[in-house]
Amino acid sequence: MCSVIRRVKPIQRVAALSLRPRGHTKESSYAAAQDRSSSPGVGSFAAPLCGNARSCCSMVAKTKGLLFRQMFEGESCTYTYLLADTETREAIIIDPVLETIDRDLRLIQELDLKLIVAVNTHCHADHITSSGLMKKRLVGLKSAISRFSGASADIQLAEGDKIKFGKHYLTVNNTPGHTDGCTTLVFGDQSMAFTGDSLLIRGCGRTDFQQGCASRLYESIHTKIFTLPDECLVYPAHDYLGQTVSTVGEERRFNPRLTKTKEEFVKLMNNLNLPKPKKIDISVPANLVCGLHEG
Ligand SMILES: N[C@@H](CCC(=O)N[C@@H](CSS)C(=O)NCC(=O)O)C(=O)O
Repeated sequence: MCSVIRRVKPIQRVAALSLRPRGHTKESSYAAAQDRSSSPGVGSFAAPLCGNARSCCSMVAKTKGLLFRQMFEGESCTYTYLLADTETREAIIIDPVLETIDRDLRLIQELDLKLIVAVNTHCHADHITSSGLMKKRLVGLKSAISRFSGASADIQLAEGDKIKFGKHYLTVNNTPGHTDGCTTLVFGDQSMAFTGDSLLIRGCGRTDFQQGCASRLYESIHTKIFTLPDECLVYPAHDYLGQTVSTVGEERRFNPRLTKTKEEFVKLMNNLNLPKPKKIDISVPANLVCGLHEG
């Protein structure tokens, strides 16, 4: 079992911050929400996100000694999460996006954090990760991804591994189905789960490319996520409707896809007929090398 051992005060310097955060654009979020609300099995009652995503957050983690931030990238509708120990200042980042690297590094610098791990929940198809570029800018930073993802990274994660930062940690749960290398990262006390694209709010990751398998995804969610406590907060990698957080109990009761039988779920997922993510042909090869594809 691998574990990310606490390192002694790594010296980090944020290099060349150009401070040009990309905003959440009305056009991109609306188009994405349109994609999503036209998907069978996904509730279409919620209004698409057209304003400030930060104003929508109604539930947040409140663990003592934990700094927690949910950040949004508007073009791919991706959530990036920053977690840190408020005493040691050790931090990890989950699913960082290339377009928002300057925003993220600026925050890390302003909050005086020592970023020790950049972890991707899987090899994303819709955007390029910033984990490789972050490693070039931050001394001591390590990248991490599931060993089943086929992607290169400093830390090849396996089931049960613990990613430690100060006195906190995330446990790696393999939740394949959207891709082979999908993981759900569960905070130590099971108060939060970062579900990547496995479980979305009232939805789930598609299963029509990158080793996708609907029956595997159904099993993963039911055995690895729906077995967590009802109150466990669910933080997904994407949302196309402005939703920011859910709970395991809520998803178990109200998720329109996962409340179906396995047979119904498989049929539904195999007939979604969604358009391919616009950036899939550049994102997948780039993310197999931590986002540093030169081609
Ligand atoms: N419009 C987006 C892609 C939207 C999409 O396919 N999202 C994925 C997760 S990113 S690979 C997904 O699994 N969606 C599930 C669903 O039911 O919509 C783009 O072009 O990038």
